[in-house]
Amino acid sequence: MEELIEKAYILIEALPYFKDYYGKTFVIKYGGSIMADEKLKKNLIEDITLLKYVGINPVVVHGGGPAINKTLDRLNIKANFVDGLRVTDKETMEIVEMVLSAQINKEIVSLINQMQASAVGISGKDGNLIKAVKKTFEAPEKDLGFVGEVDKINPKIVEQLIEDGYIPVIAPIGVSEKGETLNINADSVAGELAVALKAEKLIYLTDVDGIRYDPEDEDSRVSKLTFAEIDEWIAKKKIKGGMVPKVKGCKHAVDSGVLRTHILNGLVPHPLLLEIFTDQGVGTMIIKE
Ligand SMILES: Nc1ncnc2c1ncn2[C@@H]1O[C@H](COP(=O)(O)OP(=O)(O)O)[C@@H](O)[C@H]1O
Ligand SMILES: CC(=O)N[C@@H](CCC(=O)OP(=O)(O)O)C(=O)O
Repeated sequence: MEELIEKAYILIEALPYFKDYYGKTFVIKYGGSIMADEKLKKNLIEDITLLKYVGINPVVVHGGGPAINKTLDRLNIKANFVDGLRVTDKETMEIVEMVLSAQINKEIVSLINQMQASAVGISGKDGNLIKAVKKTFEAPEKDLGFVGEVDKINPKIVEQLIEDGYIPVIAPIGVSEKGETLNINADSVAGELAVALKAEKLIYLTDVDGIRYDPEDEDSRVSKLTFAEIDEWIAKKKIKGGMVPKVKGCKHAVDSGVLRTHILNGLVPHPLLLEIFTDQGVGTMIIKE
């Protein structure tokens, strides 16, 4: 009996959060680095479905860098990166789009649908969701090809899906003015989308427990980080690689009215529930000051 009552207390602890977040939009970036483990994937899909059933509107933006690398490798095409962004020639772009839009996106959609929620998978091409511009570089050797950055988000399609009760699942692909398909870093898309949707929260799920003072030291996670600290840590290379677009996405979102932004470990079970519905919170929260 005691154990049962304990369960009731756990639910009651979550009550203020259920109330505060009812009807609010949360943008969740699902990183490619945490997609390998099937059990964790299932846990995460359960979390997202639970959010929907308690009245929150989750919007999923997914990555898939490792899966793209795997397919390129199978085709004997070398993956190249400059400053963490994939050099994307025409052939690579076709593979990126295939893996992100056809493979990963639809897998997430079908897992959510198996949980008796309804997900719809789209890319930035659908409903003109992501207008992008080709990234330009000062030096020709840094030309990344079909890599884009978000120029404008037209969130109508996503808002409509939310209104109709669906969980939107978004692949980070945009279209240029000229109609070119562009490969965009998924972290940047998540940040821009959170702003455009006026989301309550932006959450990055990745393969570390949050931001660390020393990326190699597991015990150096900080629970909060300010804008000034972010700038300093990037300059000193304490924040580097794939973490840079995440903290930049958080900064941009907070600056534009998103109330809370978090970086969480997607390699532990149920990180979303722990962060959203418990008093302790996990990971790192980005705050202005
Ligand atoms: N200060 C830092 N704290 C934690 N991780 C960091 C830091 N700086 C860089 N990183 C790196 O960022 C990685 C997460 O980014 P990334 O590999 O792009 O993952 P994802 O596929 O989830 O977007 C971590 O595995 C870690 O190696
Ligand atoms: C331009 C660029 O680098 N795009 C990324 C898009 C996928 C992504 O961002 O995936 P993760 O979140 O798993 O890293 C790529 O091609 O890998």
